[in-house]
Amino acid sequence: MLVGDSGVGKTCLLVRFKDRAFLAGTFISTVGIDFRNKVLDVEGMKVKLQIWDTAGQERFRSVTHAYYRDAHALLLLYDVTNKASFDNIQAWLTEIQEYAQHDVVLMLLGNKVDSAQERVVRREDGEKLAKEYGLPFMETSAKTGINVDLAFTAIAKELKQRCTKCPSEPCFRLHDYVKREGRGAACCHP
Ligand SMILES: Nc1nc2c(ncn2[C@@H]2O[C@H](COP(=O)(O)OP(=O)(O)OP(=O)(O)O)[C@@H](O)[C@H]2O)c(=O)[nH]1
Repeated sequence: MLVGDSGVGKTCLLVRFKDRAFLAGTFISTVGIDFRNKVLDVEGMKVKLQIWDTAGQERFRSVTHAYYRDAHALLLLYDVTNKASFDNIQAWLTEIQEYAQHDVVLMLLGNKVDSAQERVVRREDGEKLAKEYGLPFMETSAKTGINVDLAFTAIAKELKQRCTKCPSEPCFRLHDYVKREGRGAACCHP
């Protein structure tokens, strides 16, 4: 699940990863929540990521809260050209602590590094914050694609690793889901 302030580039990051394209120009804010699937080959295993793109706007917060609980991983974004989006990371972490699973895979991303002239958040500041909270950290650009595949692949690898330790989380949660929903979802462990 992609979270962070409105305008940090969550949708663009997902579009870059999924379609290798960049949505330049007009900014169309996400309404509520949306998702896209992408299958990755991780160390010989196919990992299907269902990636949820959330609206950063405050008025949709109650909608997105409902989705945290079932998220296996969260990519928390700020915009390196927007100091407020960086300052709000702490508030996002509080929200994550309140609504997400305690062991959710979490990564901090500073997006829009292509905009060097407009940068107001230094790389070191991002690194320091990530270190403070024990989070992996990367700087990305949905515009150029830098580190985008790397970030999603790192998440997929971590999820795969957890999964192969079945019946630990998140497979365990998947079993719960199958039980609850009665659908044809299967544990990824053979
Ligand atoms: N230069 C630059 N612009 C970007 C980048 N990523 C996104 N943008 C621009 O930032 C604006 C917002 O991008 P979105 O992806 O729609 O932002 P969002 O976080 O999904 O916003 P909400 O849906 O409101 O939560 C758009 O005008 C994008 O073109 C990037 O890596 N570099």
